[in-house]
Amino acid sequence: MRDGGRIAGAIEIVDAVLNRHQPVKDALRDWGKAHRFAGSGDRAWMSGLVMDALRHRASSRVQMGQDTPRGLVLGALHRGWGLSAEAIAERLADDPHAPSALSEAELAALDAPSADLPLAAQAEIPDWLEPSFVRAFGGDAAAEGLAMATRAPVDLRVNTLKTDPEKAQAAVVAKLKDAALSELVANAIRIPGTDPRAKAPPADAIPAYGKGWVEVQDIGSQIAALAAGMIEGGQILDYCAGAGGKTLALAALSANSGQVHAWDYDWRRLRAIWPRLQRAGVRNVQVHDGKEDEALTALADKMDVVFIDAPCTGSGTWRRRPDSKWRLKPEALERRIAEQTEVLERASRYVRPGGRLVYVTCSILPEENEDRVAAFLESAPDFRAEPALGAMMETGLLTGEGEVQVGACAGRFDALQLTPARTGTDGFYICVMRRGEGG
Ligand SMILES: C[S@@+](CC[C@H](N)C(=O)[O-])C[C@H]1O[C@@H](n2cnc3c(N)ncnc32)[C@H](O)[C@@H]1O
Repeated sequence: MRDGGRIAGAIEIVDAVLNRHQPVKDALRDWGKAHRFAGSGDRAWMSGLVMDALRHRASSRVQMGQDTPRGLVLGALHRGWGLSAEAIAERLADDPHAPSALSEAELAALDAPSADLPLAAQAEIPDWLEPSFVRAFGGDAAAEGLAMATRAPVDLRVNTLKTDPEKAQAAVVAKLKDAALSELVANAIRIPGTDPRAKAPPADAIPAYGKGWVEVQDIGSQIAALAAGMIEGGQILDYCAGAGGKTLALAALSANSGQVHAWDYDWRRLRAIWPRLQRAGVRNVQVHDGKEDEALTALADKMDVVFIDAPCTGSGTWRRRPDSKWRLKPEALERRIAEQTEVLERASRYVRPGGRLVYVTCSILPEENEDRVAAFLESAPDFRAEPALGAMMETGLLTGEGEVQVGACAGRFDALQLTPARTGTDGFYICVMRRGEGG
């Protein structure tokens, strides 16, 4: 395919996402099925363009003066991929499968000097979230939002139950040559974000993945798991275990000793956990897939650490799922807040006196983070916040640079707010609380 036809395809896919509310993955797959002549290189190119059109929607609609799939794709080619109006016009003229030629108005919009954008457009976020962003980041709101509109790298966690970082890195590099050990965490590997036009590195297809030496996990998520602290031999409850990403990291942290209890209120979400536990060689996880009262009663007041990977808006993962940025509505945020309030209250019952409660979201919105912690601490006077960085340092897995960068993310309650701009990771909020000995 030539670029004109690919641009036409990208416009159709953005239309399916925004106007027919299809998830990006499904829209890309359906388009591929209906256009079998498109090769994998074509599909990767279009996928990159679709994702960038969604990432840069807010600024493109100001620049292009339209919020149409066509306007967003043209905006992404210009603002994201650096093509001039002439270069875009050439690609459209060059291919009978291309969309119609640029209109006078589009040419003028593309040629206009970069508009003086309102803050929400500079930050590439929906208007209604601007106050939350300003609350979270003050004068850095635009830069933080913009960093969330970039392409994310692929990160791997070395599974120390099966191998060590050097051996794993050598095995990964043999297949993915750019892979390098993380500067922040001792057992993390990063495969840098590649050209948006290229295919994402197939990390889950390499032999090291098949052997359970590595897991695909954002480094922010890996850092969040470290907040459980030194847990070897301990009793841990992963209260929102879902597909088990954190469970696996906690099992590795505990070196297969003690016990990690994995539970999720929606047992269907635990489906993926079984093969993952097996592949990773985990032996100390007990999955509880019953109703809470039946499954967890015996654990009340007994856990050394209760880990809450709370249901949230996922605003910290917009680099990977830019469509969710536009699907998020105030009502959904309200629902997540209600769930978070409930989860904190319920999960805290399992912490033993003197034990730890770790509250994590993959969100950057203060409403889901420090506001929830503030409300919880007010309702539960036997808990107090303690520095999340301190708990992480117990594991010995943060590097010197990791300690500096992660430590710089500390805020109210000594909790940490990681972001793409600050730590080059997804956005994660991590708060550690301790239950009083007499509590
Ligand atoms: C962020 S996901 C967990 C991801 C998982 N820990 C991982 O690393 O793969 C949040 C989970 O919380 C669960 N959840 C939502 N509301 C809940 C509630 N009221 N009580 C317990 N779990 C809940 C959801 O089913 C979902 O699996």
